[in-house]
Amino acid sequence: MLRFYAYLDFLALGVSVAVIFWLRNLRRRSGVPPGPPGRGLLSDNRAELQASGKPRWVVFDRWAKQYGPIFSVRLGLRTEIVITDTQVAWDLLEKRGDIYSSRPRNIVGGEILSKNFRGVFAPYGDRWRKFRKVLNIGLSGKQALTYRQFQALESCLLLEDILQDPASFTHSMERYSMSTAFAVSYGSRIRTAEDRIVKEHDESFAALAQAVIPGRYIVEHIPALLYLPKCLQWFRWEAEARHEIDVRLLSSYLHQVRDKMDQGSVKECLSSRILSMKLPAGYTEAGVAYAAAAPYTAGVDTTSATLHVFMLAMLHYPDVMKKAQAELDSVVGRERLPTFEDEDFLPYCGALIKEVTRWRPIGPLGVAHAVTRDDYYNGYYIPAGSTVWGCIYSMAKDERIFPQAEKFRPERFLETTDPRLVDFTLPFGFGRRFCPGMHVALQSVYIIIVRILWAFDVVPAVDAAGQPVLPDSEAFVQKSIVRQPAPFKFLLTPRGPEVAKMVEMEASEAKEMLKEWE
Ligand code: HEM
Repeated sequence: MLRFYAYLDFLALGVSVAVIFWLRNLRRRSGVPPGPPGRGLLSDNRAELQASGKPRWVVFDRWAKQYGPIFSVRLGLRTEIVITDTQVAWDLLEKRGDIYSSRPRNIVGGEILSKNFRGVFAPYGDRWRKFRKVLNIGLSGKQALTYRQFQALESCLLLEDILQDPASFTHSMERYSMSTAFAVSYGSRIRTAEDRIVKEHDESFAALAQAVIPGRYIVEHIPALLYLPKCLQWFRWEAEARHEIDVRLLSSYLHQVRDKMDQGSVKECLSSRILSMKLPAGYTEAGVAYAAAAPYTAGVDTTSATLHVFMLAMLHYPDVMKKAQAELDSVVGRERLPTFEDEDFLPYCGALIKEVTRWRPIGPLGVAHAVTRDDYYNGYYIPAGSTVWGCIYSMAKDERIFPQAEKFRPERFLETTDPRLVDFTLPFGFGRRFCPGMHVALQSVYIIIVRILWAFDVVPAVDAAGQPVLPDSEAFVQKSIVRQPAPFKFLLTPRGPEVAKMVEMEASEAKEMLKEWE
C-alpha cells in the first residue's frame, strides 16, 4: 500500500512538472511574433521542418510569406525568432546590438570543448570582446592589405593547377583557402592538402562539428545535468579530452611563430601581431591560441564555397562573363595578369563579385544570434534567451531591394545610390558579430575571380551526345554552417595563346617568392 502511495506521489510530481512547463511555455508564447502552430504539448515545429525535406532557410522563407518578416518557431523547449527583412534586422541586430549580440548556449561544443575561447560560439561578454579586439589587430581593413602579396602569389599557383587540370578546381581552391588562412594566422603556407597541419585541423574541426550538432547531447536540453558530479557527466569526457589536444596543438603553432620572431624570420601575420602587443588584461595563452586560429576555422569553407558559386554563375550567365572580360581586356590588356592595383578601375568586376555573394549566399542563415534581455518590437514580445536568426537567404532575394532577384545581374549594384547596395555587406552578417574576416575574404575572392576571368572562359561540360550540361544552380551541399554548390563539372578554355605562357611564368616566379612563407 505504501508503495502505491509512493507511485501516486511520483505521478503527481511528474504531472505538476509537465503542467508548469506547459503554462510557462504558454506564457512565453503569448505575445511573441506569430508563427506556424506546430505539434504536441510544446507546439513543436521540428516535425514540419524535417518533413519538408528542404533546408531550414527555404522553409523559413515560405513561412515569412505567411507570418510576416519576423516570426517565431518552436524547436523543442526553445523559442527561436526568424527575421527575413533587412529593416527588421537593422532595427534589432544592429541598433539594439547591446542585447542582440550573443550566441545561443552551446554547452558541449562552446563551453566544454572550447571553454568559450572559440569566439564564433562565445556568448556576448568580456571574453568575446577581448577575442574581437585581438582579431582586429590582424584582420582590420588596413591590416588585411598586408596579406595581398601572399594572396596574389598563391593565386598564380591556383591558375597553374587549373590550367593543367580544370577538374582539380575544387581541390586547388580548398588548398588555396587553407594556405591563405594559415598564412594569415601564422605566417606560413600550406603546400599540399596532404600536409600534416591539414590533417590536424580536420580532426579538430570534425570533433567540433560533431559537438555542435543540435540535439546530439541531452545536456543541451537539460542543463541541470551540469550539477552532477563532474566524474558522472559522461557528455564531458570526450569533449574535455579534445580540448586538451586542441590547446596543445594551437599553442604549438603559436610557439613556432614566437621562435621565428626570436630569429627575426617571421612573416607578418595575426599571431606575430598579437604576440608583439600588450594583451587585454586577463587574456590567457589559450585565449590567444584560439583567437589566432579563427581564420582557419571560419575562413576556409567560406572562401572556397564563394568561388564555387562564382563558377556556377559564369556557367549560367555567359554574357556577364563576357562583359567582365571586356572590362579586364580594356583596363589590364593581354600582356599581364590583373593585380590588386587595378581594382578601382574595374567597377563591373567589383559589381560581379557583390552579385556572387548575393545571388546564392553561402551562409544562408548566417550564424544564430541570441538576445540577452526580454525585448519588445512592434508590439511583439521577444523573450530573453531566444535564438534570433537573420535569414540572409530571404533578405538577399527581397524583390523591393533586388528586382528580378533570381537573375544574376551585377548591373544592379552600378545603377543605384541605395546605400544598402553601394556598401553591400549583407552576406557577412549583422551588428557587433559582423564577420571580422570580410576584408581578407574579399581580397581572395577578388584576385581569384579577376585572374580566372582574364585567363579562361568558363564553359559547360558536354554529355555523351556532345550537348552542354548546365548544373542545377539550386543544388547545394551543407558543410557546417556553410553551403557549397553540389559537385558539378565545367571546362576552362584558355582565352588566347598567351595564357599558358603567362600563367606558367607567373607561377614559377610565385613558387620562388613563396619560399619566404615555408
Ligand atoms: C566570403 C567569405 C565569408 C563569408 C560570406 C562570411 C560570413 C560570415 C557570417 C555571416 C558570419 C556571422 C555574422 C553574424 O553573427 O551576424 C561570420 C562570422 C565570422 N567570420 Fe566570416 N565569412 C567569410 C569569411 C571569413 C574569413 C576569411 C574569416 C577569417 C579570416 C572569417 C572570420 C569570421 C569569424 C571569426 C566570425 C565570428 C565573429 C563573431 O562571432 O564575433 N570569415 N562570417
